[in-house]
Amino acid sequence: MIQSKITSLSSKIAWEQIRADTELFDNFEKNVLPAYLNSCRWFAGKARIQKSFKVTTTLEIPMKDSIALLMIISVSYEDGDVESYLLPVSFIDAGHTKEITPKGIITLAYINNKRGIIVDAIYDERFQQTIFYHLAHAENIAQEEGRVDFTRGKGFLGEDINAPISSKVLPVDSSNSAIVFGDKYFLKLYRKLFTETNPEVDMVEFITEHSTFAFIPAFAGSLVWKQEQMPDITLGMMQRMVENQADSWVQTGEQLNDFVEAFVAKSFSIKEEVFQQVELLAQRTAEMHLALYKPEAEKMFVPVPFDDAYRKFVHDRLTNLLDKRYSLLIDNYTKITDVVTRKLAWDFMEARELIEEFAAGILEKPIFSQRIRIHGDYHLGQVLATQNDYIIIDFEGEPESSITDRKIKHSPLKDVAGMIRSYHYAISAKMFNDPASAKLDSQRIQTVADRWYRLIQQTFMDKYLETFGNPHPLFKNNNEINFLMLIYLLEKAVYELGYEINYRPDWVKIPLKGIVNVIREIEKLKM
Ligand SMILES: Nc1ncnc2c1ncn2[C@@H]1O[C@H](COP(=O)(O)OP(=O)(O)O)[C@@H](O)[C@H]1O
Ligand SMILES: O=P(O)(O)O[C@H]1O[C@H](CO)[C@@H](O[C@H]2O[C@H](CO)[C@@H](O)[C@H](O)[C@H]2O)[C@H](O)[C@H]1O
Repeated sequence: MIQSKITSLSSKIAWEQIRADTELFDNFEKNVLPAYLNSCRWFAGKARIQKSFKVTTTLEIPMKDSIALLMIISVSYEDGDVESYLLPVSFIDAGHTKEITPKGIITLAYINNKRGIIVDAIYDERFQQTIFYHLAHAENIAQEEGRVDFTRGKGFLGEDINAPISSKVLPVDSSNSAIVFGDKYFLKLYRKLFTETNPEVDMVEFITEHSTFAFIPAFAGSLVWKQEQMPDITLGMMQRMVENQADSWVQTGEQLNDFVEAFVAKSFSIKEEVFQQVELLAQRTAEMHLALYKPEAEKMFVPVPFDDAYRKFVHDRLTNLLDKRYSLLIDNYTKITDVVTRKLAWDFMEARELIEEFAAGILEKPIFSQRIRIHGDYHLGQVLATQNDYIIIDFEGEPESSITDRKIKHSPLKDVAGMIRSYHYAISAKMFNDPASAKLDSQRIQTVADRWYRLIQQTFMDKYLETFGNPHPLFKNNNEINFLMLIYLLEKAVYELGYEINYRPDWVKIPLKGIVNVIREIEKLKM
């Protein structure tokens, strides 16, 4: 890993003209950026061999008495891959550095005889206010190349255009950064950038502007770097801020505490309220898909058939994923000490031929259901639980997929499978990791966990399909529904197996059990 050698920069040039100081930039790239980026939660390249960090673009954002620079940093890796990250920076002179959180400090600096710090500008209140002002006024800022375009969406209230508003960085560490304005607006600044419109903006804008579905935070604006003859680069998106208790993963976990307690006392009890909440989430999920199903929409959103290109895409993805996961599992097999997990791993390995034969079905089976744009990374953690309802967030798509792949249309059953897998995770994590159930017989725990999961799965599926009414062009018949659910459940669980081996080895059993559940279903189909 590249290490920082200095933590201070100096320049004889004023901050407003700092772009002219090539020596300072050189120093910044070599000696400051590597250490700083590696300290950031949102930088995804920490585990890779990094070759170089280059500031490829600096967009100027004038602020009160100063400027901020939106830097686009290109990170090159040993394997030849290159990624781009957004780092907004500003200079704060020594007298005003108190409010900046230590993790926002990039380096000390001595600029044009002024001592101070260069910071991640999201922590600089002047920057926060400037960005809000431009979003509120839907203004553009001309750049040497192109312009930064600020747009305002339906979710922006007219009364806020000139009103003063407080601003702060939301203290959640995730893949992007968020600034909240007056508890009314949530601005996500994307860190990893793509030379294409971020799918989240397409999705949130489409749902807000073309439907009455109210269970996503309404689109309130975006900031985009636009250049002639070049694809747009989305830098950020603003939505309405949602008051919420927790996400649904936390909510489900809390409900499961009661379930585990009852189980320990030798009773099987799921409260009626839990079924009602699962039904409500299923209904909101179906309504989200109905909002995305618009036969009259333009190309980006119009429903399309299961054509050969898509069938091949699904098949290639699944078989590539299987190849990678089988090798990963073999490499890590000896690290699995739990007997039950080992047995599940064996069941998966022995079923390779059966799985591949089943996966090939996607290439030739008659499928008349249609495909649409979907959420793409749907799980309990992507749903905020409000007082009595649910709000769906984070439409960026699956982090492992390319931006082009994230815009591919799928059967909405792929989202349904994501949520069903998530319920399986919730019960498994609770039953197998909870100290209360740890003392009990593991076979019994498995049986009870399976029963909970089947009941919840059935409740979700019934309510989801009922909301569409039968038949619907997205779901032609039960055969197609059952087949596609198995394909998507398999794909998701195989994907998760890699995620858990890499990040949470103690949880490997959960996706393995998910895979084996699908294998058992495939076996039944063959009987
Ligand atoms: N509109 C919103 N209102 C309130 N909180 C939100 C909103 N959108 C996201 N959040 C909070 O921010 C967290 C991160 O949001 P998410 O969209 O998942 O970002 P990331 O792309 O960084 O993963 C969520 O888990 C949630 O707690
Ligand atoms: O960070 P993301 O939300 O984009 O998704 C990644 O991390 C998730 C874990 O936080 C992981 O989700 C898996 O674990 C969840 C419980 O922690 C569970 O609800 C999901 O169903 C399960 O897939 C996700 O796979 C990964 O891409």
